[in-house]
Amino acid sequence: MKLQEWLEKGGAEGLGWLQLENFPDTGRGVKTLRPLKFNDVVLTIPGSFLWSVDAAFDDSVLGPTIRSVKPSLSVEDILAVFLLFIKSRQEEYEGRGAHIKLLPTSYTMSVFFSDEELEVCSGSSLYHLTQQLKQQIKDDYFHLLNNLFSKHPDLFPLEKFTQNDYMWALCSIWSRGMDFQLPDKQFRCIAPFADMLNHSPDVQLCHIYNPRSDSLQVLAGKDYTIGEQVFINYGPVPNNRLLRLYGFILLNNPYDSYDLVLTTHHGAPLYDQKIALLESAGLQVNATFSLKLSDPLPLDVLRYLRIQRLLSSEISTMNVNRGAKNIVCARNEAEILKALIEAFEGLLAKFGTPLEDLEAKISSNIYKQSDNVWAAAHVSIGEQRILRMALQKTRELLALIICAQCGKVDEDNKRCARCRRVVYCGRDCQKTHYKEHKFVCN
Ligand SMILES: C[S@@+](CC[C@H](N)C(=O)[O-])C[C@H]1O[C@@H](n2cnc3c(N)ncnc32)[C@H](O)[C@@H]1O
Repeated sequence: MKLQEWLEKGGAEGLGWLQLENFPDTGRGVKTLRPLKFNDVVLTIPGSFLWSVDAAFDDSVLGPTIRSVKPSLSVEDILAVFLLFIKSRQEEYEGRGAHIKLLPTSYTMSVFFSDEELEVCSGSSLYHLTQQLKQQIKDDYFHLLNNLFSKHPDLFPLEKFTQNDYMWALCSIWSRGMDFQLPDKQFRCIAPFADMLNHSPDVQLCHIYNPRSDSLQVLAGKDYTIGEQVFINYGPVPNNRLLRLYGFILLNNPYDSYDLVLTTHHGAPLYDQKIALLESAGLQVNATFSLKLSDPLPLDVLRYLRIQRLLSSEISTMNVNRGAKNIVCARNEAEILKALIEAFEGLLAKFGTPLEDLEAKISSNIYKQSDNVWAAAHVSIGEQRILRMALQKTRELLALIICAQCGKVDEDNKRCARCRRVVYCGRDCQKTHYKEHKFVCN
């Protein structure tokens, strides 16, 4: 049975106007055979077709076994086992089997990169997270092997449940899974045929799950003409995440970002008071901040550090300083900006291949388009650009706090009246510095 036939028989709508096709830039995707207006319903897939935890539990053969595993399996592992289980018995599950037959047989996520390919982006979050992920996959597979597969060889013949099979299933879930926040739970599923839709950041978010009708719907995220590829928007996914979880990158990805992790050590002075202040400012003690091209130095990073670096005499001022949205004092501000500069310089120094080298290799086609190294290079370029912008912005802010000539930090430092981009502690410093400053002062 063909996938479309199975879905239509069970009440799926919209398939008659949609067709699978190979597109040069994105690979296989879905084209429309009719014009679509923004927000038209393109596709409806009834809930009974979805790959979900409930569907796995409802399977009369698989369900009782995976439900009885203690401690319970993660959502990802249940879905992975479900996919592999149906893959191992395709003849018995005609419909789901037809879907499995259409899934890619191999993937290009960064966990499949060789060490040499990955080395191109060393220093990036992708490099670090990919190494972690490889280890995590190994650990999770052995956990499944010991707690499930080896205990039920009749259900899980080991030759069809290898670590490579498990990786294939995980990559299918990462790249095809859809996540929805329902009133009572987080819901993750793979929707047959809707999972053939490729990603474009240029269309509106347009896939929804309706718990009342228990169906997944895809709406048109923009107007389409006949024959055009229909896209959905996977969300604001930066290239480092795209390559890790979907196996591709977007050129000039508008969602590119760098995740800056800030944390405060238990032994830090005034720890309890600072934690309370962070919480009342809506910030977590172990916080991840997304540095973006559009906002390379978010105010929340400064707010976090302002609170972290407070002296005991300054703590009370925090109650009037709207959760550290404003400068606490020149000392505090200079300290946090200097710390940030050091951190950004340190992060940039960790990149094995500097931005300019990567750009040169891409423009001279040393890295061939769409190769793994080419994709890894783009991720590294994206992250280095953002970090450099963050560094530049931090230096600009520091220049408004410390005297450009002598480095004195003082509340009374005055800005250069002409460019207003540097400050001086007095006339003498301003005069001395003018020899250098005149070239940049506008
Ligand atoms: C949900 S599936 C979409 C269907 C998939 N192309 C297929 O043939 O099965 C997601 C995968 O499609 C590919 N993909 C999606 N959007 C893409 C894009 N804009 N450019 C390149 N590949 C894309 C990636 O391989 C991604 O992991």
